[in-house]
Amino acid sequence: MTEHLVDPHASRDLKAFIAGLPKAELHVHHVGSASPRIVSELAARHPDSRVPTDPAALVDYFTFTDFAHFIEVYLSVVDLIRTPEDVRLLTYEVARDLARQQVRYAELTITPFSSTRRGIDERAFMDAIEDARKSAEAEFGTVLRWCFDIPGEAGLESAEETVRLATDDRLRPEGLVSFGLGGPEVGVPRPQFKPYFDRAIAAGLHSVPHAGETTGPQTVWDALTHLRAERIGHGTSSARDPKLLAHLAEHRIPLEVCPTSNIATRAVTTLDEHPIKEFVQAGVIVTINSDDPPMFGTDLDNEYAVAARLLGLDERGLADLAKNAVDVSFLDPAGKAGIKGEIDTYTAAWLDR
Ligand SMILES: Nc1ncnc2c1ncn2[C@@H]1O[C@H](CCC(=O)c2cccc(C(=O)O)c2)[C@@H](O)[C@H]1O
Ligand SMILES: [Zn+2]
Repeated sequence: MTEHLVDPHASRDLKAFIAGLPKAELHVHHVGSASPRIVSELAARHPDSRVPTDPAALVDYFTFTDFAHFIEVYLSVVDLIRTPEDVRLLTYEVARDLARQQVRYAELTITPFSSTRRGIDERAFMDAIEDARKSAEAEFGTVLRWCFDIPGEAGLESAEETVRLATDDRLRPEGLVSFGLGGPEVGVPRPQFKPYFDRAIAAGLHSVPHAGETTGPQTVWDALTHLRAERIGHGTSSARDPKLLAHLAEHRIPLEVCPTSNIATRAVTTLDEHPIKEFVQAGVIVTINSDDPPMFGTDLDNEYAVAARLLGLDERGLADLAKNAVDVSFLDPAGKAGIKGEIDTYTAAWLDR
């Protein structure tokens, strides 16, 4: 793993606290969460792939020069997912990794277009992710829900396919709760996707597009006004527009912050320059997420350690961050109350020890 994984500034105790803290993760990608072991196993199955089969060589392979390079590497991993069994295995193993970090609930972003266009049967794809979701809940106790996202650079054809898969009652998976928009933002204006988000929202899905990751505040405004975003993926450039920060705070629209991702994709230069502190000072709700953890040499626990350092948090502050994510998730109220109760019980016991 790379230098990102261990945050040298986090005290040993806080890291121990984080490791046991029940968490929810709202911004984490399906393929992007494939562990080095899974990726190398799949690469070995497909010798034609340029993805290294050696986990150690993957570390260099997962070092990106810019966002476009990240997308290029990301798609080479997408190419490894070729059968419904690959999909099931990947999903189940991602759930195992989440459970290891005490993640009780996760909204996993899946890009079905990228798999169906590569020949995976759509019905078999849905069955594979649902099978893994039910197994993970039964065996790990981790509740998974799905966000289907449009790979924006693939254009309106991918938007049409994604919203069809998300709203056709014969295909739509039981675990689907939200609808997103990912991929490069440069040259991919958000307003064109309004008709597709309107259809997804009309079908009862929540809107959670990426915006402001590699482009300016206007992309976040567009996601809010045209796509009716309930949460914003990253929203990093919002810090450049005080009116936008005030709007996000006033209307309680959370930012799904992924600190190390922003460094690894060069969206932000250094962690110390990350705008998360400005978000909190402006009263914006922030949640902490890992985005594509193995590709960014991190995991959710490390992202909480990074947040503790950047925001100067103690155990209670970290527990509040974890409860933020539960509060703004799309889990049912009883499920939310259960996880928040676990967080409070754990934190109280930790502080009384
Ligand atoms: N930090 C991130 N920021 C943004 N997105 C992120 C991030 N992490 C992961 N993703 C995922 O990357 C994919 C990108 C896929 C893509 O761009 C593309 C372009 C052209 C064709 C095709 C295809 O499949 O034919 C796909 C998205 O689906 C998204 O879910
Ligand atoms: Zn993302």
